[in-house]
Amino acid sequence: MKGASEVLDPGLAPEGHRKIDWAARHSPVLNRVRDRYLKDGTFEGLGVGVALPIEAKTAYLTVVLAEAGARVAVASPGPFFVQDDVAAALAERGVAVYASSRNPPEEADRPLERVLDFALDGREAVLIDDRAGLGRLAHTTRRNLLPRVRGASEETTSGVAKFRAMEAEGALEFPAIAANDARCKYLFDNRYGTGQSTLTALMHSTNQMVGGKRVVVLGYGWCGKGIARYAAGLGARVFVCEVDPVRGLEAYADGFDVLPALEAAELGEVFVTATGSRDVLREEHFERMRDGAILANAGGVDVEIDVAGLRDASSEVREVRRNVEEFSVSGGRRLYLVGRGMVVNLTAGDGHPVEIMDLTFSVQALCARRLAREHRSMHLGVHLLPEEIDEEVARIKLQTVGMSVDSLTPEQERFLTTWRE
Ligand SMILES: NC(=O)c1ccc[n+]([C@@H]2O[C@H](COP(=O)([O-])OP(=O)(O)OC[C@H]3O[C@@H](n4cnc5c(N)ncnc54)[C@H](O)[C@@H]3O)[C@@H](O)[C@H]2O)c1
Ligand SMILES: N[C@@H](CCSC[C@H]1O[C@@H](n2cnc3c(=O)[nH]cnc32)[C@H](O)[C@@H]1O)C(=O)O
Repeated sequence: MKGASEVLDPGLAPEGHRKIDWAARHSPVLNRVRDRYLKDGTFEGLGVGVALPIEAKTAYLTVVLAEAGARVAVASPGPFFVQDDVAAALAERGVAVYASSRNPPEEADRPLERVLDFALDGREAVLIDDRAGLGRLAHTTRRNLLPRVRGASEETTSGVAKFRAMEAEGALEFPAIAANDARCKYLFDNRYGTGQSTLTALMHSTNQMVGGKRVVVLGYGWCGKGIARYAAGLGARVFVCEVDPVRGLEAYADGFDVLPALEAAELGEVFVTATGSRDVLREEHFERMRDGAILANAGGVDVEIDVAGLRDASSEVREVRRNVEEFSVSGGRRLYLVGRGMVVNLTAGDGHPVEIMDLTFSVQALCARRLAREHRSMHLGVHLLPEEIDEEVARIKLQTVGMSVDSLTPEQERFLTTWRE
């Protein structure tokens, strides 16, 4: 939607179109979901407000929703997650885009407010959210639009936690679906998507080898498991830091050494945080790190590594390669931060593989459809995607790769659900 959009340079559109076409070509699940479920008029004239990193797979999701009849507006949760060529192309494909990589980071709410203004302009809308950014603004600076929000579907682990916090306070005024908590999301996106794309971003940004390196993974949730697995697969010696003893035990059973972060700080050569928490790597860790240590964050918040503290502790900071900053710290040591301490696979990479986002965005499209159709019967809280919808996405994906699963026989069903036998 050219007139409504605000992008950096419309002239970049041709390259953006090529990227979106590639994503479309490799999104068989979303294409089947579109053909099977999205053409039933649910989205006709409905607003859809989207906050997601602006790259080709996101773009394709919004195009599919626009083609289903929705009035779609999209912005990025921040300027570091914007590919300007994709934003320019998207604006030519019937979507209102408020995204530029040059937008001031401290004004990140403004484009999100524009999304709400556009999507809810005289109509009802559903939201597809990232870290509850649109949800927060709909409850604060855009409260006037709140009654027209049918609900929000949340993409990230961190955002689901925020919607749950709103629910616990009794502050949530529309139903939310934890899209992140669908099995077809976190089992693949958080684990394999983050695993592959984090390692890709590190290798591409540093041009260094992974094999033989001592890689410390902080947080052994779904993302941490994926990162550890991909690093180990490339030959790294993997160490895990956790605060949950069960998750720590899982890492041990998976074959990794588990130890406190202060000890790991002394031996690691590469550190990757994936906790969703703050200050996981901070001054006391930086002080112990070896010269040349590489630091990156794959978690969904940008304070997992205390970058401000690292900056304060440094006599000099300079960019030594694209997306790699060198911090000169005490003892003549140099620490290297990849991707500014933000989600490294997006700030220093192309995000998750297209097949992964095909699954995630199929889940998102079906969450949005459910909110659009069922919002009146849903309580003002956080909901899970019904199991049968999750299973349908998996079934479609298996079909696209020529595979399938069995069904229980009636005897097996009975055996599993009765206790007298
Ligand atoms: N990079 C990506 O593309 C991507 C993809 C999905 C999710 N995420 C984000 O990554 C983060 C993690 O997501 P997840 O799904 O793995 O969550 P999760 O809840 O499954 O795992 C987080 C783990 O971190 C551990 N942890 C918390 N604080 C810690 C600390 N101080 N030290 C060590 N471990 C600690 C927790 O015990 C838990 O096991 C979230 O912020 C999420 O939004 C990023
Ligand atoms: N935008 C957040 C960080 C989001 S973290 C992670 C989320 O990004 C999503 N993600 C990862 N790769 C891609 C991609 O290529 N396109 C769109 N979303 C992605 C992924 O599903 C995950 O839940 C911030 O403000 O810091």
